[in-house]
Amino acid sequence: MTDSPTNLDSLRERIDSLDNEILRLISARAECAKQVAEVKTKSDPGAVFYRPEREAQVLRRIMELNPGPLNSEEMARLFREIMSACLALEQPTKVAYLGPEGTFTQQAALKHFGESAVSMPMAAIDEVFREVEAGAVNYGVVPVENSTEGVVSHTLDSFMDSSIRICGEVVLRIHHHLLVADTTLRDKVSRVYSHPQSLAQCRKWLDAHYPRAERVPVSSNAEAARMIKSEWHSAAIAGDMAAKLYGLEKVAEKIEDRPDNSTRFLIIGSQHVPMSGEDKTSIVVAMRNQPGALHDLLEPFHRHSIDLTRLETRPSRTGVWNYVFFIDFKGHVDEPRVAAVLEEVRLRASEVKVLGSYPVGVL
Ligand SMILES: C=C(O[C@@H]1C=C(C(=O)O)C=C[C@H]1O)C(=O)O
Repeated sequence: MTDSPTNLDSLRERIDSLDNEILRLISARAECAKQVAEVKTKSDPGAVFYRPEREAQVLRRIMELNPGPLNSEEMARLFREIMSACLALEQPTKVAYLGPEGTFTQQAALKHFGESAVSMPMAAIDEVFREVEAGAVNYGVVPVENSTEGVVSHTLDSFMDSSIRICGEVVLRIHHHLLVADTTLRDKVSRVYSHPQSLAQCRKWLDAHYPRAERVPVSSNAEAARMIKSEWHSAAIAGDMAAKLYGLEKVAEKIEDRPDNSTRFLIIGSQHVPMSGEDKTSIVVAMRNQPGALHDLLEPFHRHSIDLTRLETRPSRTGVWNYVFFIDFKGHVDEPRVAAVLEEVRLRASEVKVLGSYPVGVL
């Protein structure tokens, strides 16, 4: 094929007519979503419009059917935005996240709910929990574990005294950059600001490139990015969103010590999410302080061939709960084999709380 003007013209004509078709189809889809809203409201005036299990199924189906040349993740991202816009027609979704603006948690919220959701930054993890509990927002997004640094204990602790449920998860690849402002004297950097987890995730890189710079932990990467605007000798470690938000320049890109560095975030809300076909369940279990307690707890999972994906121990904050275990496993509470395991665990534990069953993160 040559790049002759006629050829280009006819290709553009074809693109125009395909766009007409896409436009017609997206509009027809949006009409359907509006009708879904009517059906939902008719059968239940307090209906929940956002259906995580249905959205996961839509995305998985698109990825499976995708013929290329776009890769499946790219295609799913496009459909993510179409669904987000359709859902906003039914009801705008309000989402609180651990702020400030420009954090990875905001990026995770957008990745999960799409750009049509209304996202609101909160100053602390427990504030996100409180907003959801009070019904001021529909959902919350909080970080829960990082592949390099481990668990975000504050999030786990917040579940202990809350009735909030987990409605979903989203995993984000975390890329850190060393950022400076246009006023920064780059060869005089004596201080590097970032969130403690980010400083830890870039420890080796900092040792090699800025061994003498003081590492200053602050409340978030976005806060670090904001602070260096007024300090000529300071740099920040943060991600793309913060760099863009504060107009900073990247001195070095992707400086995280591990290339597979990723963070898992939880979507919290108050609804029970039905099965999507590929689900996870999170529970918190209190055991009496006696020998073999952990073995007793895990044995039923092994016997029923249920895959544990995470096990976390937290010190109990009340005298009654000696050991508290956070357990994630594959499966949904509405599956009989999961119900059977939970029944057995209840007999062995002093307290069991199901935090929720939810679709395994798609994107
Ligand atoms: C249309 C629906 O409502 C919402 C929008 C969806 C969509 O656009 O595909 C999917 C699930 C819901 O979050 C539905 O429940 O089917």
